[in-house]
Amino acid sequence: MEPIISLKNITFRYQADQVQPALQDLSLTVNKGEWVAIIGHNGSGKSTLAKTINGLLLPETGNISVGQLELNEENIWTIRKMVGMVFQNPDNQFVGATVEDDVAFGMENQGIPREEMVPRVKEALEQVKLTDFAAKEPARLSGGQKQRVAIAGILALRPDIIILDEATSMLDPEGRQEVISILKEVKEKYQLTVLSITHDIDEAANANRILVMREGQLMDEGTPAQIFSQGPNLIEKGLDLPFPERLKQSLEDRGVSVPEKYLTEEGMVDWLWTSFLNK
Ligand SMILES: Nc1ncnc2c1ncn2[C@@H]1O[C@H](COP(=O)(O)OP(=O)(O)OP(=O)(O)O)[C@@H](O)[C@H]1O
Repeated sequence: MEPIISLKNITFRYQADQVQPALQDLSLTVNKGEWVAIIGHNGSGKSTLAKTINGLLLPETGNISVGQLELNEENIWTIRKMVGMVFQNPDNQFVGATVEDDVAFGMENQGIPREEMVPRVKEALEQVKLTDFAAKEPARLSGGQKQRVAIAGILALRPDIIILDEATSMLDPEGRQEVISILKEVKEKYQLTVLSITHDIDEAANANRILVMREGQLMDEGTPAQIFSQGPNLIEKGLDLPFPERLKQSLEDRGVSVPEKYLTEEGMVDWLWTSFLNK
C-alpha cells in the first residue's frame, strides 16, 4: 500500500492561548485509492484536519505529506491541485451563472486552455449524470444535484484526492444517495482517494476504513463492520446506529437472541429469513 496522505504529530490551535488545541499531536496515514471516513462529535477537529491537508490551515508542529510532497509554502499550490474539497452547504459553492460555467471555473483559475476545458466540462458532467443540465442556472437544481456539480468541478481539475466535509449532511435521503453513488463510480473510474467527514452511516459504510476523532486526536479506527458493531457506543462517537444494529437491539430487548457479529442489511434479511420465516 502506498501512502498518499501522511500526517505526523500535527498540533493546531486557532488562537495561541487556546488550551485545548483543535488538533493535538495527531498522526495518520491514508493510502492511495482508499476511502476513509472520519467521524466524531462536533468540535472534535474533523474540519480542521481537512483544512490542514491542503494547507488552508498551517499546523504549529508536525509534518504533512501529500503524494511525494511535504507540505510547505513552496509546494502548497501543487498540493492544492492534488486535493479537491467539497463543503457542506451546496449553495455556498457556486460562482458560475450556469452549471457548465461553474464546472469550468476552477480550470479558468488554473489557466487551462479553452480547447482543453470544453471536453473536460463535458466529461465531468457526464460523469455526475448532469449533461442535460449544462446550460441551467445552478440555483434551479436540487441539493444533491448542486453537490454533483461541485464534484464535477473538482473532477475537471483531475485531482488525486477528494475531501468531502459533511458534503451530504444538508441533503435529503435521495440527494445523499445520489451523491454517494456518484462518488463510488468516480472513485473507481479515476482511482481517487476519498476522505469523507460525515455523521451519516451510509456514507461511512462505503469507506474502507473509519477513523474516529475526539478532542483533536484519533480515538479509534477500524473497518465499517468493526466500528458499526460497537452498537450504542457509536452514537457517542458521532454516528447514528445502522438500521440492522437498531433492529438487533429491539429484538434483544424483546428476548430474541441475535447474532453478535455485525450484519449488513442484506445479512440481516438473510438471518431473519433463515431464523424465523422458514420455521
Ligand atoms: N475559526 C475558528 N476559530 C476558533 N476556533 C475554531 C474555529 N473553527 C473551529 N474552532 C474550534 O476548533 C475545534 C475543532 O473544530 P472543527 O470545526 O475542526 O471540529 P469538527 O469536528 O469539524 O466539528 P463540526 O462537526 O461541528 O464541523 C473546536 O473546538 C472548534 O470550536
